[in-house]
Amino acid sequence: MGMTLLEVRNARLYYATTKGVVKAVDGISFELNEGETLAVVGESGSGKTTLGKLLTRVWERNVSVVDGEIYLEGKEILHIPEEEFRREIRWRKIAMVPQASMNALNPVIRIGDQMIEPLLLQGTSRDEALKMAMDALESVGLPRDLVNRYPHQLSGGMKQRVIIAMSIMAHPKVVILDEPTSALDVITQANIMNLLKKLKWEFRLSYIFVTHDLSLASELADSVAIMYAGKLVEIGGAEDIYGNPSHPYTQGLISSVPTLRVDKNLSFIAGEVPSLINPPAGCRFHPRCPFYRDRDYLKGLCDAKEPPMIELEGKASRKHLVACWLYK
Ligand SMILES: Nc1ncnc2c1ncn2[C@@H]1O[C@H](COP(=O)(O)OP(=O)(O)OP(=O)(O)O)[C@@H](O)[C@H]1O
Repeated sequence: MGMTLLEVRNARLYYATTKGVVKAVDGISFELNEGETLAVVGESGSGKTTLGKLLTRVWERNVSVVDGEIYLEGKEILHIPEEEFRREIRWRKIAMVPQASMNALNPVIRIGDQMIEPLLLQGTSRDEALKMAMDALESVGLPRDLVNRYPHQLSGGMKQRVIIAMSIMAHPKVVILDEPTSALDVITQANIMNLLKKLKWEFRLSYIFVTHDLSLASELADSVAIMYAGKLVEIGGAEDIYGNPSHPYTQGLISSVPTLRVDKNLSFIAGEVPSLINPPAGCRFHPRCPFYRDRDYLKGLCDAKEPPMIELEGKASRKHLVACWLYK
């Protein structure tokens, strides 16, 4: 695996709401290596999309706290001026396929015009930008003259290819894919996954693949990061996370994955993701944790002190880290 491309240190993003401050990403650290696909997995509301927003610096007006450091090839990019980020980083180094973005294409504006807009904003000429758009369409298996068509003429799968083409057209290093196949039928979903694999090799991309679906993640991921209630609870090489899931939340997620081959009862994790306005003290998962419930020595610990990241022995080249008092 390649060198460290992206390093996220203690990143936070909070939203101000009338009910209080939502700590959607609350002190997350991880690294992404060159050529790696890191899947970020968690239930709805765990902060996965917010993490993508932090990395691309695209966020709503009600964001109240942005903190931590993000290094891209050794250069800090979370705190550089917006103008510099727009000119040099967004699309050119880090691009994103936002959740449900294919539905955000304007049906009455030509595909080409929508694709080139971010490039024009960065100062690329119209001719150059159109060429980049057509090259990208070709790379995702669409005809070059699609630039002249309108989104309402395309199927869902084709629209998603257009969005993916947009993300790679300026040859970024990192692409953040937020649920890139949700809302597509299973066949189209499989085609898109194959396309993502092909593009990864062709353009030597690194992916951050955001999904709630552990089995989908397994198709693409070299490494997996598990998010729970704004925190990272476990991260490691895919073989360690799937072969030796260590955080009780990860274990619950894995045993909730339905399988066609084994006839077993689905084991669900009781309860739901807590409010991120007043999250539980200590480990945020403790109110749902079967070990906390059953083992007396964990009382007064998991509900009081935040667990540190503990390194486990793993098989993969990436460190296997878990934030859980069971391992201390
Ligand atoms: N602009 C906003 N203002 C206030 N709260 C927000 C805002 N955007 C997201 N949130 C809240 O932040 C938390 C994390 O949301 P986020 O969308 O990052 O989670 P997620 O894991 O991506 O979930 P999903 O898979 O449903 O998109 C949720 O509680 C959500 O309601």
